[in-house]
Amino acid sequence: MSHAWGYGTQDGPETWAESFPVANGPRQSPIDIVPTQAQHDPSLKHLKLKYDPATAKGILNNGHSFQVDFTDDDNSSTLAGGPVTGIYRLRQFHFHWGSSDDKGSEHTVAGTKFPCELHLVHWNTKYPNFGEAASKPDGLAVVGVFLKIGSANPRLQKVLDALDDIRSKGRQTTFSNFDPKTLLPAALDFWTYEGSLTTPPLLESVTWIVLKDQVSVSPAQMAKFRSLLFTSEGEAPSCMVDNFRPPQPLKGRKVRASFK
Ligand SMILES: NS(=O)(=O)c1ccc2oc(=S)[nH]c2c1
Ligand SMILES: [Zn+2]
Repeated sequence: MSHAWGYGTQDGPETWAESFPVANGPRQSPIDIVPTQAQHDPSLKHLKLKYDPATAKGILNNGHSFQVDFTDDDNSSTLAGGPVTGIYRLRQFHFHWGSSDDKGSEHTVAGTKFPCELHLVHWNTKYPNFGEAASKPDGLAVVGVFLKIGSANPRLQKVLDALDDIRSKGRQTTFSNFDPKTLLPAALDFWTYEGSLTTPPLLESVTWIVLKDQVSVSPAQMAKFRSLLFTSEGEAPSCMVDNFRPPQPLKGRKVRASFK
């Protein structure tokens, strides 16, 4: 039976535990990151991100967000170093955003919400594929990047220009020759902790790597995100906004910092 979940009052984060009891588990995401509580870990390595633009495949409105998918049948686009052991392959990236600029991110920083958060999703190549990896405690590594309101970000534009073709749930189109590294800030300082998917099935398989530095997004660019629909063609249209889960209990977890 497909589990219909969403971000509304009837199907939103407060209801997810009914179908996905792990929602109340010990390592749920997102969390509020409190910098003064994070311990600098000098043993953390630099993040090693190697992305081949040729692996970009398509862009899809999945009814919860939109995602850019990558071919992941070899190690052309990978993450290594940082808090992880081994090589993780890039699978997709997607965003979470608000209906207004005062909310939208999933992680928060000392209670501060950002208007948008980018997630780059990678899976551990010690497992045969994404689906297998997603069920293992060390299966996934997601890089989170906060977007803050400022000048228009030219690096976002190719992604935002594609949204006109995927306005409704289920729409997809080709999306090629794109390097997601262009979406990242110059410095790759990060916080890291052990967590979960932030959407159902909420699997506790994610090593989170949340970058300290943000990238800009303009109000007009935010309006493009908000032009998407949660709904399929032919349904009463519902704007795709506020597709974020609020911070979850830390339950004793430690957040480490790669920087002083
Ligand atoms: N929002 S997120 O935690 O990065 C994330 C990443 C990958 C996912 O695959 C499914 S299914 N749900 C997911 C949520
Ligand atoms: Zn996400």
